[in-house]
Amino acid sequence: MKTAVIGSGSWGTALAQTLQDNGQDVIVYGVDDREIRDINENHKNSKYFGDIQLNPGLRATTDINAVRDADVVVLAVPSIAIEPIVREVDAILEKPAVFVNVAKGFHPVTNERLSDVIRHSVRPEHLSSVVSLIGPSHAEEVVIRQLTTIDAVSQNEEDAKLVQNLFSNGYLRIYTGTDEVGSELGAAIKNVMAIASGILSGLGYQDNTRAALITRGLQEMIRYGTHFGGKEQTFMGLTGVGDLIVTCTSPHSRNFQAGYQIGRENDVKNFLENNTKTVEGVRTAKIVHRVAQEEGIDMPICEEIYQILYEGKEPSLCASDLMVRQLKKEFPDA
Ligand SMILES: NC(=O)C1=CN([C@@H]2O[C@H](COP(=O)(O)OP(=O)(O)OC[C@H]3O[C@@H](n4cnc5c(N)ncnc54)[C@H](OP(=O)(O)O)[C@@H]3O)[C@@H](O)[C@H]2O)C=CC1
Ligand SMILES: O=C(CO)COP(=O)(O)O
Repeated sequence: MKTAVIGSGSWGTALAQTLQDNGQDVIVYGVDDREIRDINENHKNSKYFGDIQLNPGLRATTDINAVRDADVVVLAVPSIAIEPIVREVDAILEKPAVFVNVAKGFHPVTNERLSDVIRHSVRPEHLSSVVSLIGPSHAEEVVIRQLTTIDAVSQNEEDAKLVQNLFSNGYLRIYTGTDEVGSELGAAIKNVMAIASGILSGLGYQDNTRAALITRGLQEMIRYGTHFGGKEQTFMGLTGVGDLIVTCTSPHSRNFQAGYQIGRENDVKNFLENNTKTVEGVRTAKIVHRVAQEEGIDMPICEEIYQILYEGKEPSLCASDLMVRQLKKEFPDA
């Protein structure tokens, strides 16, 4: 069984190394020649992981034709690139493949969940099924083989198990699930909460505030996810509260880092003008804002993050406005 990992960034590299560790036939496809040579010649991906040595057997290429005969295609590119890369892969595939999505976000124009994007972009004769492999997992820790648990979620239970078997080992434990809606919505919206958590830290707020954010943020994720048919129980698992905790509390999280900078500077301008990293929560905040308004879903934290990112609202004002808002809601006469 051959697996092609599309994307030689941090998560693609860490997941491909896991497959290599497992003795699987795996190739990484990437667009950055320096990254590819670094993996093949130095057994490193210095841009993301500094001096960390990768499994020396891991191979990478800039030739998309390497994907032609893959049985499993892992999509490890930002959500904005999912549709174009899936169409490129579809054009050259020789047989049906299991598409594994690991990105956390939505289609930038249609707002679709990424499993739907894949289903709508691959011709039926090239698509066995779609599996989302998501959960609390910073690439920086998986690449050094820290103990990690994530979910393989699919409408096709058999292929979720196939992905579970491919990736599972002594440091990566994979659970399977079928609630695609709840899992993907949780994993996407937690990025907005991680930006919020970073902002609060940057503003100087500490543990009490972060606990409040995580708890109330989870409620928003549940409200949004169940509105679209996700199961409440899913949000108590790895793709919900698990992923929310890891990104809201970890300095590895680029969403948290983005928020931290915005909070420290009490302004968003500098971040928006200079950021070059993958910060999925920025676009997700805009999509959640629009959809929540259309559908009448109460998302106060997401709304304040939208106001900061897109309407120039001062971050410190958002934090205090949220507190007053909650008081008014709980005690209307106060
Ligand atoms: N990093 C992590 O710990 C985790 C990330 N994720 C999710 O995985 C997704 C990918 O993130 P991550 O790996 O961190 O991002 P990175 O920014 O680390 O890497 C993204 C990679 O995708 C490449 N890329 C972009 N567009 C294309 C394209 N059209 N074809 C091929 N390659 C492309 C980039 O190349 P270039 O730099 O040349 O543009 C880069 O190598 C995100 O949705 C993220 O939320 C999920 C769990 C953990
Ligand atoms: O999703 C992640 C960990 O589960 C990675 O988070 P960041 O994209 O914020 O780095």
